[in-house]
Amino acid sequence: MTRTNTIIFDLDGTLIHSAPDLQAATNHALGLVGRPPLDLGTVVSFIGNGVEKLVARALVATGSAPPELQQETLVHFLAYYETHSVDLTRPYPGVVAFLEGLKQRGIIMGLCTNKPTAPARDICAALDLAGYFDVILGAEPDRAKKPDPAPLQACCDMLGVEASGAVYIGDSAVDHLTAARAGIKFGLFTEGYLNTPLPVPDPDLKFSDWDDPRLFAFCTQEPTHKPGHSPVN
Ligand SMILES: O=C(O)COP(=O)(O)O
Ligand SMILES: [Mg+2]
Repeated sequence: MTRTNTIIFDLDGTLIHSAPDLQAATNHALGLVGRPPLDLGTVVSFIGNGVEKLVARALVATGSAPPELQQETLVHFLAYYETHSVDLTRPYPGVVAFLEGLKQRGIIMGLCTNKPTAPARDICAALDLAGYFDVILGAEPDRAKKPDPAPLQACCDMLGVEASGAVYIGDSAVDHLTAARAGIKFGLFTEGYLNTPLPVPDPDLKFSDWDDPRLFAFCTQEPTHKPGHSPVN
């Protein structure tokens, strides 16, 4: 069996519940351009394709979204988010222990997110997650975003691994499609921000709990049963 030794993670809605701070930044920016605030569920439904799309969708939901207004609102959003990205944002329960378990097995880990690089790095540092990742790859103006496979491929290149030997863990149809296009196995965290139907075929694994032993087995290629015991089915 080929041993998988590289796991790449999505950030928003996968490792961290970041929507409340994204909502606050969105509503701050909307307020500055004379628009009403949006509730959390609506903002969650706009997450997944990067902050530009989040802002554009927020403007469409509250009126029109001409390009100059999108740019102005994005500037307001990013200025606020720069200093308010971890007011409410926290890792999901079990995430830190899970990352620690993989680290102790010497598994290489990377992060590939559509969030811009600067806040992605700031959040990982503030929440003590940065040390787990050899590469933190965020959105950059000159690089296509997920679901284009380019960022995930770039992450594999930076980690020095073949896509076929890696696993991507994410929360969205965008992530699933990205992994499929990059030829990377995919595990879906079902408690994040899954806003659109999943493409077929199904993810290699779906999980709702970071303590799920199937997830650890999926990432380590270790059996879920204890040595000396037969696995049930
Ligand atoms: O910025 C977004 O829209 C989503 O970010 P993610 O790729 O970490 O889920
Ligand atoms: Mg996500």
